Amino acid sequence: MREHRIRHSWAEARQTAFDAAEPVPETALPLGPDLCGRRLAEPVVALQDIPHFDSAAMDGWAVNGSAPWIFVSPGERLYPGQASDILTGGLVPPGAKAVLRSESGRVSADAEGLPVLQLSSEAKPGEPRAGQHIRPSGKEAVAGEQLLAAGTILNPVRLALAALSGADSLSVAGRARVRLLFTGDEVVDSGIPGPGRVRDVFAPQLSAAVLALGAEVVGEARLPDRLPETVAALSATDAEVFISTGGTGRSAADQVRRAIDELGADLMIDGVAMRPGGPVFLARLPGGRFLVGLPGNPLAAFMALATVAQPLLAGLAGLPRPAAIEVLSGAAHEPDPGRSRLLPYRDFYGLASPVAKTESAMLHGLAQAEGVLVVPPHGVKLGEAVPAFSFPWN
Ligand SMILES: Nc1nc2c(c(=O)[nH]1)N[C@H]1C(S)=C(S)[C@@H](COP(=O)(O)OP(=O)(O)OC[C@H]3O[C@@H](n4cnc5c(N)ncnc54)[C@H](O)[C@@H]3O)O[C@H]1N2
Ligand code: MOO
Repeated sequence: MREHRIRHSWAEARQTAFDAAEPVPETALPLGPDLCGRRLAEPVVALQDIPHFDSAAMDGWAVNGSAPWIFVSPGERLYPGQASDILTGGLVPPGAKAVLRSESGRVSADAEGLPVLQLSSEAKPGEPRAGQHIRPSGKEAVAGEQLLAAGTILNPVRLALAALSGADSLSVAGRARVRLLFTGDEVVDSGIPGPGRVRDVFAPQLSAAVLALGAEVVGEARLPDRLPETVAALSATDAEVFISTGGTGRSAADQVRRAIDELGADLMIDGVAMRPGGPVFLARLPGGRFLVGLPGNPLAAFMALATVAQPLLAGLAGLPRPAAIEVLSGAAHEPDPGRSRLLPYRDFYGLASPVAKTESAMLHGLAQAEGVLVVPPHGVKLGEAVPAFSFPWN
């Protein structure tokens, strides 16, 4: 392993992680609910007129001319004085001038006992008007017309429209495939842990967080604190990114850094000058795959996720670099030379006020927060503008 040991600043780390990523190529996927949230790489156009045939908007009769009408078989050409049965959505036969809805007509028998259609007492004056209750073909779109532009984020309505277009698959922007690796022999995944054990806070949510950050999880595994298993897990080739939790330190139990050495990976970010989350790293593994090492402390892990994983995943998805916002500080913060402090805050009357319970191993504060202040090493005065970020779920 090359020993860079350059601790990036918070802003440099975000830029470095973003710049490291080449967008994953676009891909054509079958039309289905899995595409919800994906970004169109190519426009969706109508493959034929929508609707593609003249259809009835009401149950009743297709008619030509004015009452009374005699009946012909459904689908046959209609001449003046003729009608045929039709249902909502049904194909309007040639020669039909209007659809008379069932409430406006009444079928009786003529002198020879043959059925004849008359206007009922419910018919409005002038009914049926020419074209009434006929949905003409091409009314919504003509063949070749763009229905959804490239770049549109797919949602249930847009997926429905894509189906209406006649498409069976859609071309969507690529996104990173991610494997999650959870370390820590002390971690239990259910129930109330005993002393020395901790309840896992990552497996219940990290794949949802990754999805919200524009990537998809293709596998997750719990790793024992042992080198061979860690190296083997990092050898999978079906993901662009691994995200590990815990084991970023250099203790005897921490195997992730040793695995990076063993695999000959390039450590691109080896710690960030921030607290919490400082031990986060970004490595490039052989074959161009990435490993983001999140610290095991829960709040530290979320801060590391926002600082390194979010820009990396955005870059791989071809999205812009996640923007930092500016908020006005609701408190003064003393200098802390050499590192930024990431402080979860809530807005109180236009001022960003740090919340309580935001130590590295805590989560309560972050769960109440609207965003996170990035207090620079030289500190902040009350009311001063300060960079901040929020998560997509805030
Ligand atoms: N001698 C030093 N010790 C530590 C340093 C240091 O610089 N020198 N840095 C501290 C900082 S800062 C952080 S952050 C943590 C980073 O720890 P690791 O990434 O090595 O993670 P672990 O040691 O495995 O665990 C730390 C902590 O997190 C808990 N944890 C781990 N996984 C989970 C999980 N899935 N769910 C809930 N909690 C988890 C674990 O039990 C530990 O309590 O290191 C400091 N130490
Ligand atoms: O990054 Mo550590 O978060 O300070 O405990």
